[in-house]
Amino acid sequence: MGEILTAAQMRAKENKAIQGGFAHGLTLMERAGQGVVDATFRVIGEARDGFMSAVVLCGPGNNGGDGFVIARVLHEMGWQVQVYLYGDAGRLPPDARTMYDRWVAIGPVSPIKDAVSGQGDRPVLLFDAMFGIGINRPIPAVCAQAFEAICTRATGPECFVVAVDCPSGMDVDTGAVLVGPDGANTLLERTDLCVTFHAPKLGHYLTEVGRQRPAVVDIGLRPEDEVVTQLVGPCGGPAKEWLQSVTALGAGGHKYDRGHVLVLGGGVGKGGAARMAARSALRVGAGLVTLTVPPEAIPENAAQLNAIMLRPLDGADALREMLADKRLSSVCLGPGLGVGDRTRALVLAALEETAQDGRRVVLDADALGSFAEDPQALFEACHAGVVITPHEGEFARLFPDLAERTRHSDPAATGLGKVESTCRAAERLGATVLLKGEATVLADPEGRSMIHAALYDRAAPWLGTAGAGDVLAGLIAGLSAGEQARTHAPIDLAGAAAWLHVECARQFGPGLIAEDLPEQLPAVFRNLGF
Ligand SMILES: NC(=O)C1=CN([C@@H]2O[C@H](COP(=O)(O)OP(=O)(O)OC[C@H]3O[C@@H](n4cnc5c(N)ncnc54)[C@H](OP(=O)(O)O)[C@@H]3O)[C@@H](O)[C@H]2O)[C@@H](O)CC1
Ligand SMILES: Nc1ncnc2c1ncn2[C@@H]1O[C@H](COP(=O)(O)OP(=O)(O)O)[C@@H](O)[C@H]1O
Ligand SMILES: [K+]
Repeated sequence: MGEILTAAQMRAKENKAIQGGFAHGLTLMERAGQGVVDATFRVIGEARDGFMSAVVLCGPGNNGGDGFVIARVLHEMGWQVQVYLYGDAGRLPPDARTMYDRWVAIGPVSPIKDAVSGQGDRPVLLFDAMFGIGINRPIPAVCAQAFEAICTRATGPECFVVAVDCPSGMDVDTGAVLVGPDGANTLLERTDLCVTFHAPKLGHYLTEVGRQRPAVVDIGLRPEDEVVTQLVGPCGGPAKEWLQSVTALGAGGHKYDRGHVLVLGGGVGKGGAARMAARSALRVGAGLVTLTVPPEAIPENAAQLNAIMLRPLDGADALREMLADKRLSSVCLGPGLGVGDRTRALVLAALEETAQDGRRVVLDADALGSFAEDPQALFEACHAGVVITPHEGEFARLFPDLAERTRHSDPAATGLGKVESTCRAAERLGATVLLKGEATVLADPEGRSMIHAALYDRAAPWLGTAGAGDVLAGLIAGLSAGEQARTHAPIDLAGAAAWLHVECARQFGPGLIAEDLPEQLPAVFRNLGF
């Protein structure tokens, strides 16, 4: 997994490099500007014949400094470059000012308002170097207007838009775009390529910022082992090795080595969700799976199940007795279980019985919904082996204060993004939280956090289908059951499950329904080489 940074973490790295004396700010900026140009040509190929015109929009901070470097590099390559500046050159920070001076020795700089008229030909390349990680309020209307006017100039070829570090106006910690009251910000939608420095920032994987993954330029900062957010997926090696290191996938052994998952199911006519969770747990590698349901739901389930075992369950006391068998190594509660007192009692019993012995528990759907009135009871009962898998609505019912602060589109006013709110929730719960969505965010009480983004080349919008969440809960429970799971933090197993979940959806393709997900696992494993 690769690291992803907040703006503050990136600043700290830059400051450490500069103050530690192993990099000069100007050197970093030169590498940044050169890196943006290199990354751009890697994507668009060589210059389009006859049209070698670029516009660079520069802002009042160091992002603008990168813009002046870009202008100079392109000029040296023979491009015609127009540069517009928002703000006063006399007030640029020192490194950006130096880069400004180096550019004005070559070509002019116009005030940004001059670009608003829409006069002139559309350039082949447009660089947005107005605001980077230093944005702290919605961008000035004139900046958004100039950008839009250049993109929509009447004549010229299609323009390729490159965002330097991030589309201007994006809060890189939250992925939210800060839009002023007096204008729509179209920068995000129009951006073709985002080029960032050293490592992606959280927002790059919470929101799509371009038509492909952001390019990352190495500007020569040292990697450090401080705690940062990780991007779920293989890093630097094949997915097979990563999954083998995190899970028991591909390992042989006795079925009991691969663990026994207990899935609790709902009453008559409500059993589909738990059956899908159970099947997913079995397919992902659990040695055995037992589904336990109210006695009256036994006939319905018996008619549906073969490899999955079935047991009747009266209530919380019966569950305690069942869990006295320690071979039941992970438990999944929630899908189709029903919201109410019975489910609350079952959840509390499962948490109590597993609290001391490190067994893993996955709580989803109704297991969470049953605590909407009294989340504190759930927080007190949770332990370090628990993973909860809320969608945004379930998250909001358990953590209304955090959700309220995340919903605002202006994070400058509220300060909480999806990653930070998930981290706070995990801390409050003392357990791992997986907050579902197109960008799935995971956090654990040790302070670790991850993003799994079904974006860019991993987009799978057809995964948003009824029951997909039940499958994910089963996958986590299945991966958490084996002997090997005890040596892995729940967050690593949940992250691997989220990756497999999306991988199944992508390999199946559109038309997917939730039942297809576990059935796709054998092909996913085969393709991985297991
Ligand atoms: N440090 C390094 O060595 C390297 C840095 N690098 C580059 O630097 C970028 C970060 O630079 P940065 O910190 O100067 O922030 P940046 O995003 O340019 O904006 C800050 C300026 O904007 C202003 N401002 C903010 N919001 C505003 C608004 N809505 N409307 C109007 N003004 C607003 C704010 O002014 P103030 O808030 O003080 O009024 C300030 O003047 C980073 O993204 C990367 O591209 C790379 O070269 C690698 C090496
Ligand atoms: N646009 C999307 N792209 C990728 N995955 C998505 C998208 N929308 C939803 N998902 C995933 O689909 C699942 C939906 O789960 P959930 O909301 O619990 O639905 P259900 O209760 O129907 O199972 C989650 O794993 C979520 O991450
Ligand atoms: K920018």
